[in-house]
Formats: sequence, C-alpha cells, structure tokens
Amino acid sequence: MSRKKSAKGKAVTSSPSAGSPAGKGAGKTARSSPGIVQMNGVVHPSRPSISNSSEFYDIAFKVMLVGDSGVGKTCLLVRFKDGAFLAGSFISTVGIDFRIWDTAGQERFRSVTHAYYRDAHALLLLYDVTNKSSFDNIKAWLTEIHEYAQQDVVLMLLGNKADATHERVVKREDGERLAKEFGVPFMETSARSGLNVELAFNGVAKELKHRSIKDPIEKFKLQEYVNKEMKTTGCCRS
Ligand SMILES: Nc1nc2c(ncn2[C@@H]2O[C@H](COP(=O)(O)OP(=O)(O)OP(=O)(O)O)[C@@H](O)[C@H]2O)c(=O)[nH]1
Ligand SMILES: [Mg+2]
Repeated sequence: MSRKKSAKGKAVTSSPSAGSPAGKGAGKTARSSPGIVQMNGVVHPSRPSISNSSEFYDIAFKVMLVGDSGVGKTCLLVRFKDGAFLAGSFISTVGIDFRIWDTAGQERFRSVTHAYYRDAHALLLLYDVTNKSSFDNIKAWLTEIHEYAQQDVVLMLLGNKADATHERVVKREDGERLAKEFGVPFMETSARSGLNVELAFNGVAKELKHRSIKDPIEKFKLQEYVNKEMKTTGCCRS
C-alpha cells in the first residue's frame, strides 16, 4: 500500500485476467468480459464521488473481485459504485484511495491473473448461490490465492445472488462452513437487491484502514464486524 499524495484518474480499463482456477469451465453463464476494470473509489470528505479525477489520497489500496464467470463481480461493483457514495462513510473521512479491480472469470484469461494478485491488498472472492460449480470452485480459487497473493491479503468470501430464492442451490450454511474451514470472513450478498454490498466493501476498507494505522488498542475483527452488521435474506434459506 502506498502512502502518498497523488492525483487520481477516472476508471481505467486494463488487460484481461482471471479464470476459474479449477479449470472446470466458466460457470453456467459463459459470457465475454472486458477483463480487468480498475475503478478509483472513495475518498474525500467533501467530495464523496467515485469519479472525480481531481482528488488526492493519503493511502492507496488495491481491492480485487475474483471468482468464476457469471457470479456477479461486475454487477456487485456497479451496485457499490452507484450506491456507496451517497452517504458519507468512514472511508470518505480518512482519504483512502480504494481502487477496485474487476476481473474476468473466464478461464481463458487465467494466465494473466497471477501478476495482478501479487500487489492486491484485498480480494473479494465470489460464488453464485444459484450455481453449484461456482461454489465448488472456491477451494481451487483459495488455493490459487494462497499461492499467488500476499500472505496477509484481506480476503472475504461472498455468496452472491442471495435474492434469487427459487434458483438457489447453495445454502448459506454451506458457505458459512466453507468459510470457517478456511478461516475466511463470509457473508451473502445481492448485487440485485443491494444486500450487504456496501458492508462487504466497507468491511474490507475498515480492515485495511485498521491495518494501515496499526492501532494497538482497537483490534479490528472483520468477521465480527460483518456478523454484527450483515443482513440475511431471512426467507431464503434452502
Ligand atoms: N439475481 C441476481 N442476478 C445477478 C446478481 N449479480 C449478477 N447477476 C446476474 O448474473 C449475470 C452475470 O453477472 P456479472 O456481474 O456480469 O458476472 P461476472 O462475475 O462479472 O462475470 P465475468 O465478467 O464473466 O467474470 C448477469 O446476468 C447479472 O444480471 C445478483 O445479485 N442477483
Ligand atoms: Mg464481469
């Protein structure tokens, strides 16, 4: 992470990346993707806009969205971008440049993924609760992350499309169990309804902020924080 004052640019499209590490195909929604899209986020108390190019930042974090094709990475980012900056949140008060990288889930982009992992400060790993193979591939994603990402990378597992009650094939408990097994914070999200979307990004940002200031008194616990704050779909356990 860098600590500098530097002008921020608008959203940038960079080279393609990512793919299902299990090589089991791209999930049930095989679609083309632009690759990686880097978006500048957050950031200034007086101007909480994601797209203002004239702002400066104190700390820069690189956050990446990864997971099989079709799990909803782009939709989650778009939902966050459109909603998270309406109300001022803690990140807008500390001057953080929260760069979010949206990756392509398709396997053909996989070979270039690893270079992007290395300098990521946080990874949001998504599966689709309506797509069992995207869930089954999470272990392979975690293996790849452990191999290529920094050891202390902030990681969160997200079961997306929690709104899709009728199509759901992965229970929330299954996600919880897997996350526990790997010691990764977890929650379900919905890019469609907005469920827990801000919480996912803000939780990660809080963790990054606490790490960066190395607060010796207040140890931030990401899973405890999301447990306290998260909403569940209630009706939608299957
Ligand atoms: N019901 C529901 N559908 C969603 C949700 N998020 C995404 N989708 C749908 O899932 C499909 C794939 O979403 P994307 O965001 O493009 O998926 P992606 O992970 O970016 O896919 P790649 O770019 O190929 O890696 C689209 O048809 C979305 O409308 C969600 O929260 N709920
Ligand atoms: Mg996408």
